[in-house]
Amino acid sequence: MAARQTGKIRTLADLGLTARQGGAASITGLTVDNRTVTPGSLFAALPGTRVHGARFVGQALEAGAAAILTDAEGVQILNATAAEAMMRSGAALIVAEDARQTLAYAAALWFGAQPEVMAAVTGTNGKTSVATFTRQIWSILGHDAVNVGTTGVEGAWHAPLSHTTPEPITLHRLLAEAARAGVSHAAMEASSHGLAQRRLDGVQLTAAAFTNFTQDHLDYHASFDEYFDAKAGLFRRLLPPEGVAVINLDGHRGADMAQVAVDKGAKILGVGRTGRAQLRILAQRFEPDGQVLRFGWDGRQHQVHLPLIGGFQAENVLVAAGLAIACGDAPGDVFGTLSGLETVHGRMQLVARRETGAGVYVDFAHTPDAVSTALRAMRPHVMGRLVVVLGAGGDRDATKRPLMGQAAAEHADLVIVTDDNPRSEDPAAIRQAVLLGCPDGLEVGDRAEAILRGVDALGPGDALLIAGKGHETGQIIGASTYPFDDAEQASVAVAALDGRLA
Ligand SMILES: CC(=O)N[C@H]1[C@@H](OP(=O)(O)OP(=O)(O)OC[C@H]2O[C@@H](n3ccc(=O)[nH]c3=O)[C@H](O)[C@@H]2O)O[C@H](CO)[C@@H](O)[C@@H]1O[C@H](C)C(=O)N[C@@H](C)C(=O)N[C@H](CCC(=O)O)C(=O)O
Ligand SMILES: Nc1ncnc2c1ncn2[C@@H]1O[C@H](COP(=O)(O)OP(=O)(O)OP(=O)(O)O)[C@@H](O)[C@H]1O
Ligand SMILES: N[C@H](CCC[C@H](N)C(=O)O)C(=O)O
Ligand SMILES: [Mg+2]
Repeated sequence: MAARQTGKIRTLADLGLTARQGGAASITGLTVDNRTVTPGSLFAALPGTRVHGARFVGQALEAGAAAILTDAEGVQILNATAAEAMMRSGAALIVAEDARQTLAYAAALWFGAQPEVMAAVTGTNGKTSVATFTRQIWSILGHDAVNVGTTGVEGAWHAPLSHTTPEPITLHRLLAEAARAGVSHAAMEASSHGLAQRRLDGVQLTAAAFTNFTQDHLDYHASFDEYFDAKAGLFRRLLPPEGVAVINLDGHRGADMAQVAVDKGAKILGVGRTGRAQLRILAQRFEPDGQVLRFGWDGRQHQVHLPLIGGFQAENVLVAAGLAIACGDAPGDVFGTLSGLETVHGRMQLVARRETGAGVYVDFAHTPDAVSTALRAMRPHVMGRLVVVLGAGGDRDATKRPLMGQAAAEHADLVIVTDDNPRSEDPAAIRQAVLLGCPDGLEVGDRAEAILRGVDALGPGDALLIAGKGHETGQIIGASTYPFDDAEQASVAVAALDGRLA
């Protein structure tokens, strides 16, 4: 989270900052954590969920901070705890109404480059899918493109990430590195946490997209309205008035989000089944390994085979196509790429097949709506029964647990409840909360065993959906992360049960 580059020095004015005192400071780096302050750093003392960063100004000054950026609450804390140290140090003090946003702008200026064309996507579900499809479309069209989000930076340039939307210092460092490596196009996920915390406010967007809005993260946002408002910030604050808003109009808040973008003066490109959509889904036919999609654009019909499982992926694909069009590619060229799209890592991904032909799929559904959507979306591809293995994460929205169980019971023929990152919580208590929604569910705490039992339950024509972990490669228990990969466990289970293990 610290930004330092040997030899790089900036004035406050270079970073767009005006100081209340000590305005002549030279800055050698940016950081939000006093433990990474080095001589000359600007320490952004930000309001946090656990503590205000201003509590650490004393330590930051001792480590040589040349400037402190904070907000009004931070000034009060600073006056009470480090006023004298501040006077003695001569460090600059920058007070901003919204210190997180000011840091985001300063980080953009510090790193000084981003891919020329950038799009961001928000929504409860589908962000990773849309960002990945957008990057795939761009890549097929010959652009050097990346997607940035839950699965890291993927495409023409790679990097791991610990957040879906990285905090601004990490974000602008990687955008600048990607731009300097020749990346011209980037599609990024805008999580509600990221938007609420202004993590991407320094990014220059050409287009922004909205997928859908259902329950998640009510541990962090005080209400549904606050959660919606956080997402609306993408269109209200970030999208420039000359930008294009690509909106899935089908969901119950799609029209509201379109209105936010209209109020901003942005152009709308609507997607969906509704007659108001410019990119309109007209028909879908489901096959065991994919689907045929017919859609309309500008008075003409197009038909394409998508090697993707799940009707909702067609919505995500068209939102991605909308973004590519909004960012300047010709619609005909964009539509020509769609049959070449590939499954998104860990999203409705076929990972193993039993000898009988029964398929095992891994998906990242970890909200009530996503569990319901994923299972309903599997149905038309499956002849027989549908089995689901799922759990719910610890230290996350607890109210979604029984609702996830209920969604599983409603849409699967057999439910196996297991663990999914219990973190600091009691795994058995989380399972019980999920089972409240699916009392007939089978409880198998160990996830590998749950997968084995799920695979064992498959007859010819059946399918198993392993929900919740998608691309993840670990099981977080307490403070430790143990290696765990649903896809790998599925292959092991199939091999063991079909006698293909050495
Ligand atoms: C709830 C949340 O989002 N917290 C994020 C937030 O932390 P915070 O500001 O609340 O941290 P805090 O501990 O209160 O500290 C306040 C300030 O004091 C500073 N500090 C703190 C201690 C110290 O000794 N010295 C010091 O300087 C901290 O650096 C911080 O700036 O800002 C930090 C730095 O930007 C983030 O790393 C941290 O993400 C935590 C780890 C997290 O788990 N976030 C998840 C929930 C998240 O953001 N998820 C979304 C995806 C969600 C989804 O769509 O599913 C994401 O975009 O990844
Ligand atoms: N358009 C959609 N409508 C409803 N559900 C969807 C849609 N797209 C994806 N999903 C479901 O949500 C899960 C997560 O998809 P994806 O990773 O693309 O979403 P995300 O918004 O990036 O999630 P996160 O907030 O965790 O980053 C998928 O595995 C699928 O079950
Ligand atoms: N970005 C989501 C991912 C949840 C994935 C699921 N496996 C869990 O741990 O709940 C979150 O942090 O809430
Ligand atoms: Mg994501």
